[in-house]
Amino acid sequence: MKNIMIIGLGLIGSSIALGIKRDHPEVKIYGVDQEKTLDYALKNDIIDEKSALGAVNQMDVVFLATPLDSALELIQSLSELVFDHPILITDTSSTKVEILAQAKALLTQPLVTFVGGHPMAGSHKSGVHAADVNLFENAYYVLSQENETLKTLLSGLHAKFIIVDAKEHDQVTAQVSHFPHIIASSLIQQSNHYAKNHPLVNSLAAGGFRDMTRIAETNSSMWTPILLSNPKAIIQRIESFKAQLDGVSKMISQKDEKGINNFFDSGKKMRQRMEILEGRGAIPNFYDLYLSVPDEKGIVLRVLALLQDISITNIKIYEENREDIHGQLQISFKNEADLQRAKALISIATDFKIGE
Ligand SMILES: NC(=O)C1=CN([C@@H]2O[C@H](COP(=O)(O)OP(=O)(O)OC[C@H]3O[C@@H](n4cnc5c(N)ncnc54)[C@H](O)[C@@H]3O)[C@@H](O)[C@H]2O)C=CC1
Ligand SMILES: O=C(O)C(=O)Cc1ccc(O)cc1
Repeated sequence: MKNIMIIGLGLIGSSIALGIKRDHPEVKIYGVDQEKTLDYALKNDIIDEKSALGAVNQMDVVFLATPLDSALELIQSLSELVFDHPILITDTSSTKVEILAQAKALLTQPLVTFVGGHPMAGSHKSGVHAADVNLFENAYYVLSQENETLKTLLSGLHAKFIIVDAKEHDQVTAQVSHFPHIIASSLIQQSNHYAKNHPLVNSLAAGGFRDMTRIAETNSSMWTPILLSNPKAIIQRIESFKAQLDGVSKMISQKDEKGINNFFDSGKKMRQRMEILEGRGAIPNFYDLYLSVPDEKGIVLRVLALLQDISITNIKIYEENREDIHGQLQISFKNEADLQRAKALISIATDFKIGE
């Protein structure tokens, strides 16, 4: 397992590269992407060498970390090469049925093993500049079959490997990943159209709106192939959601106060139950601390100094100071225990209001 090629050094490919290097500095990582991406990756020690598809026969493991449509084409190209030693090929695509079918149909040489992969963490950011060695920490990493070589190679990602059947994977991710991206983009577009006659929309949109629409900032080159690759399951989720919205609409028009109360109470209970689940899956930032801090110089550093012994996974600073936003600082932790320790430290040392 000496030579690893990563094709596609965007958010996922470059974060995987950093994760591999963390535990396996001995392996050599070759990158394939556009020249300027490779320059950046080389300069920032994300890869060890620039490479090209033609060098694939010298590799032990190859990652396809491009958008799904390119990954499908790459499998076609790889199938045309003749391999003279065992090679493991894996991908990171957000759907699994189509790519596994493509690999099964085309990667038929006995020396080639294909294992489907999908790290269930990411962000709306893209590209090599967003590389993050901690991106996959504690997240599930779906594999289509057991493969110790891959798990060992990826140990530095600190992810949790899970074997999932491709069809089941695509149905579940339609619900919790693909469909939410459609909702986020729809919500932004609906509001944008509305703002034409109601310009206040842009000023009054608050924290809830921001939370709901963060993932609308994502990339069409990534999401278009995902939706086209998983049509049945996604359309089913859309239809079921329409029925849910119709139900709410009906309760409102019938002034069904009890029904509306139940609707929100059940949603709240379900969300809270999800938060205490051990595995956090693709839902990031569950262990969040929301802090209202005064608008003073050095305030962020002061908070960070208080939390210096606790591992922080993400920090967001909101500049707006409105009552309906949780607070100006959002700090994310890896687990509930760290979050509670942080809350205790902050309340002892400051009078900053801790949000719910
Ligand atoms: N962004 C996310 O949160 C997650 C994405 N994924 C999946 O991982 C894959 C990669 O996603 P990201 O890293 O976010 O995308 P990205 O847009 O950040 O990076 C994709 C990279 O692939 C390169 N590329 C495209 N076609 C190529 C080709 N034929 N040869 C070489 N390089 C090529 C692009 O230049 C770009 O640098 C996608 O299939 C996506 O569905 C999986 C989990 C999370
Ligand atoms: O930004 C987010 O919260 C995500 O939902 C990240 C994500 C995007 C695509 C995937 O296939 C898996 C995870």
